[in-house]
Amino acid sequence: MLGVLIRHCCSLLPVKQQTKSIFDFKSSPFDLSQFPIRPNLRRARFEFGMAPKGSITHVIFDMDGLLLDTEKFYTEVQEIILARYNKTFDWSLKAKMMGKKAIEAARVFVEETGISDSLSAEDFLVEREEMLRTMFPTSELMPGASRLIRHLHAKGVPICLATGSHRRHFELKTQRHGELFSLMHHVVLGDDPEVKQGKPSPDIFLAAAKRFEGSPIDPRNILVFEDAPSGVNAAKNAGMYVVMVPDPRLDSSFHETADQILGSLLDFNPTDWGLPPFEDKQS
Ligand SMILES: O=P(O)(O)OC[C@@H](O)CO
Ligand SMILES: [Mg+2]
Repeated sequence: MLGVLIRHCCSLLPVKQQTKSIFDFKSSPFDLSQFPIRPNLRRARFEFGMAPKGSITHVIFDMDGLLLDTEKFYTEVQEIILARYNKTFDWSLKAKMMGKKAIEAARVFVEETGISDSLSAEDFLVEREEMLRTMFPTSELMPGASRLIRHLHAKGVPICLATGSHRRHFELKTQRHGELFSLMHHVVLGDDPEVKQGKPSPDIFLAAAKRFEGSPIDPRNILVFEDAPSGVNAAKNAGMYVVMVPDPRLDSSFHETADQILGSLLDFNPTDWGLPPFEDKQS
C-alpha cells in the first residue's frame, strides 16, 4: 500500500524531481524494481541533460549473457530436463531465472514448471551440473566484449566484474579468456560472503563498488552493463546507471527499467556517458 502511495506521489512530481526522488530512494528499503522508470522519464534524463555526461568514472560488467555467450547452455540443459516431464522451457521463465544465484534460479525453475514434487531445486542443480561442466569450457565472448574491456582498461577507467556465477563455474567459463578477465580490477562472484542475496538485490553491485580504489564511489558515477532483468533491477536498486544488452528473444517489456538499451556491445558509444571515445572506427 505504501509503495502504491509513494508511486502515486511520484507521479505528481515534475519530471526533474521524479528522477531525483527515484535516486533518493536508492538507500530506501524499497525494492526499486517496483518503480519502473517510465520511458518519458528515462528520455527526460537524456533530453534535459540529466544523462551522466562526464559523470561516469567506474564500470561494472555482468558476465553471463553480457560478456560470455553462456545463457544458451543454461537454456539447453533446462530444456533437456523439462522434456523428461513433457514440459517446454520458454523465455518468460528464462526471464525470471537469468542473472539470479543458482539456488534462487533453481527454485523458480522447479516451482514455475510445477515439477517441484518430483525434482527439488537442489536435485535440479546436481542434475544440470554434469551437463554444464562439459559446456562451460567452450564459452565464447559476446560481440564487442573484448573491444570494450580492452578500451576502458587502456584508458585507465576502473572496471570490474559482478556475476551471479559461483567460483567453480566462473573458472570453467573463463578458462579460455583468462588474459582478458585479468584486466578487471576485481571480480565479485555469486558465492562471495558479502553477497547475501542474488540479483535483483543490489548486494553484488554494492560489494563490487566498495572494492574499487578510492571507495566509496557515488553510485551515480558507476555504469553497469547487464543482459538480465534481475541484473538491471539490481543496478537500479544500487542507485547506479545501467546499459542493458538484452537477448532479442526477451520480451521488450523488460527493457523499461534500463537507462539505455543496446542490441550489442558493439553499439556502445562511450561518449554517450562521458567516457573516452574508441579510437578504431568499428563498422
Ligand atoms: O550474473 P550473471 O553473470 O548474468 O550470471 C548469472 C548466472 O547465474 C546465469 O544466469
Ligand atoms: Mg547476465
